Amino acid sequence: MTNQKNNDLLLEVEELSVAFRMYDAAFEQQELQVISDLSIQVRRGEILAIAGSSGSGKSLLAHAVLGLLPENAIVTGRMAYDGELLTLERQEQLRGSQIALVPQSVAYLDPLMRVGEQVRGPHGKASAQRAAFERYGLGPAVDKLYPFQLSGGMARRVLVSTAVVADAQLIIADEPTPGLDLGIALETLKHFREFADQGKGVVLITHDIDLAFNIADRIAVFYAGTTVEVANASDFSGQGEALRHPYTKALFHALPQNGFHPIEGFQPYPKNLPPGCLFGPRCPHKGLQCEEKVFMREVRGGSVRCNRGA
Ligand SMILES: Nc1ncnc2c1ncn2[C@@H]1O[C@H](COP(=O)(O)OP(=O)(O)OP(=O)(O)O)[C@@H](O)[C@H]1O
Ligand code: NI
Repeated sequence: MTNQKNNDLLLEVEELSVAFRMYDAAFEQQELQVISDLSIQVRRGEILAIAGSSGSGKSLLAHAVLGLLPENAIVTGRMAYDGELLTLERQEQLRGSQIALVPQSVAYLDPLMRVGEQVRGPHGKASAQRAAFERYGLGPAVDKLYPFQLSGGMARRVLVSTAVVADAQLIIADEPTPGLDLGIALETLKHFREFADQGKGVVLITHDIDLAFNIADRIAVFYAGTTVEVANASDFSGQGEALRHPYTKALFHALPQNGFHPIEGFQPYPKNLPPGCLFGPRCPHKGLQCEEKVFMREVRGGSVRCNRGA
């Protein structure tokens, strides 16, 4: 991270690690490493997708940026928003105004507040709220409902509206489309695209790599709590020859349109991380040097955490 303000960069996350302080059955304190040396950047005007399987740390990254991690989290590394260090105090100021979260779970809505009021926010943006609800097919009657009265798809549309109404510079959308019908899902993604085209930033978290490379500008691929590759969306084409990491290539080849070749093995659990390369145990190219820590490096306009020539 430089001291000079780079106006293009909206969000910088550098070498972020997160561990949870836990107690095991014998009341021994343990540290569970859930994010390791993770770095991403979000530029103005782009959608950065974060793709990775369940448990790869996608939601935790969102919560870390917003300062929403639980008390037992030990966080190291650096994060900056618009060139300024993200301290807890700064996160509190930015949350819901400059940075908006579309949470993965509806549990983030206040159960005791009518949804119209919640989406209007503390500054009572009534016309913006109505416009957003209309855009997402939520009639006027929805304003007066409580969260428990919403169906899954409606609740998700309410969550997306919250981020839109906040008029934030950065939207972090955590799996915003599951449960939406196709029309509304496409409308939501179109809205994110417009948002980015206005010079704002969007982080689109998804386990769906197909969705990621169809809508985003760049894709950060997460594995076991870290980035293994940051690629341009256009790298996901042909036989995947432009991709840099064996895991990203494997994800690409596992898509139905690319032959449905499955990946052998499992992502390691935070309790049982292998030394060195976290993908090592599943990697067909694993060598001795992969037992040591592997750093991200720049390769052909993207970056990769792999020792091979890539
Ligand atoms: N409060 C917590 N205490 C302990 N472990 C946690 C906690 N929250 C998350 N984890 C663990 O951290 C890892 C990453 O979780 P995270 O929710 O970020 O995954 P994700 O990539 O968002 O997955 P999904 O696609 O299922 O939403 C998982 O192994 C999860 O079990
Ligand atoms: Ni998640």
